[in-house]
Amino acid sequence: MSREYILVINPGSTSTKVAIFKGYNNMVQKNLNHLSTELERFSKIAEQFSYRKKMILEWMEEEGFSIKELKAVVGRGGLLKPMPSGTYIVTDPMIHDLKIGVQGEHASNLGGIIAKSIADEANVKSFIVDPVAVDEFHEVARISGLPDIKRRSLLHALNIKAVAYRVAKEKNCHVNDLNMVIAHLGGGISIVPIQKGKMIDANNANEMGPFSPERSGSVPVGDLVKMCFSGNYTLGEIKKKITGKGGLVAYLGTNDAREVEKMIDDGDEKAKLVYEAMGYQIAKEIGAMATVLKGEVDAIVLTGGMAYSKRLTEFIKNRIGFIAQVIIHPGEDEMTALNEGVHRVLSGEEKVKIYEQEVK
Ligand SMILES: Nc1ncnc2c1ncn2[C@@H]1O[C@H](COP(=O)(O)OP(=O)(O)OP(=O)(O)O)[C@@H](O)[C@H]1O
Ligand SMILES: CCCC(=O)O
Repeated sequence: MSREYILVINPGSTSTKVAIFKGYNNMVQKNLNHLSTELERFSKIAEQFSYRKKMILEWMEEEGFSIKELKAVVGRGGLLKPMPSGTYIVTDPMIHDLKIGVQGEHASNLGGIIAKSIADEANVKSFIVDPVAVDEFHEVARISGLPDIKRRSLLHALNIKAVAYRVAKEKNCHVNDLNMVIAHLGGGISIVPIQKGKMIDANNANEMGPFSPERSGSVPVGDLVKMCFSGNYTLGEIKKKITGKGGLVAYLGTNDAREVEKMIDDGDEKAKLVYEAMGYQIAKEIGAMATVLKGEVDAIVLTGGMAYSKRLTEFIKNRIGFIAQVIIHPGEDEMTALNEGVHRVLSGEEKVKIYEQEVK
């Protein structure tokens, strides 16, 4: 049996996306959905390992693929220690940090754990590519204003890096030859200045920057502190207000930008104001990140699900078009990005990284 397939595993909070690639061709892909009642049984993300792995193996069998045909397995990497961008081979120290959630709990922590387990059975290598913990910050970007609180690099690194590579290809140059601001406009929003291939700052989609479909972004800090000490909320409830139930959800009761646009079309003035406020905050953050690059910006790229919206992208373009060319790369294709990351190291285009050698 020849080994020609790459299994790609991308665990999210409510589903595990799986795909099998042959070369650059996506042969088959599926969202394995997890009912909240199923996931409630587990108190920690790492405990979902056997449950999700079993579903993946059953799916492979249904699709007629054997693990003996795998050439490699790649998973989305999680909240590891701050690390340089790249494709990493999954090692035991990495598995340890994914299991304990060294920077926190995130469904993507399971990506490397499941990838290694299946790869070990198949006797092949496993990888992760550009996890959310990729950290290429300039030192100056780490300073927050309070010595005991650091600005941290947590961002949609996988899609942003993949888009940066694609734009460079389209422009017929190397990613290291370009300065860009890339705005990932998804359920969360990451706005990132890229200087010669490095993501040197970011808003941290969970804590700062523009509000998004379901996250609050930066809010007036004094009022937030008062809310925390009001006695009306638990820590969990406050966290949920910031990520999950903030942004469009808090104002309009939906995290679906398409629904909001429908509300606007039906004449809802509040929906219009809130949606424009989101566009306004996105544009303002892009402007701020352009200053990080001292205005030397070759392109501004809008990506993620909301980049499909002509209304939103036009609104943003009107405010930032004076800075640089605006390119739209709607949606995200993390499965392709994971597969491409493996190909870059298998072909020798890029050197594979080893986690324990790269992190402090
Ligand atoms: N055609 C469209 N027009 C407007 N908004 C859209 C369109 N398609 C998707 N969206 C919006 O994009 C958002 C989701 O984006 P995306 O799928 O990139 O997010 P996600 O993968 O759930 O989260 P994240 O990007 O934070 O990982 C939703 O608000 C969705 O309504
Ligand atoms: C922390 C940003 C990445 C994500 O929301 O998945």
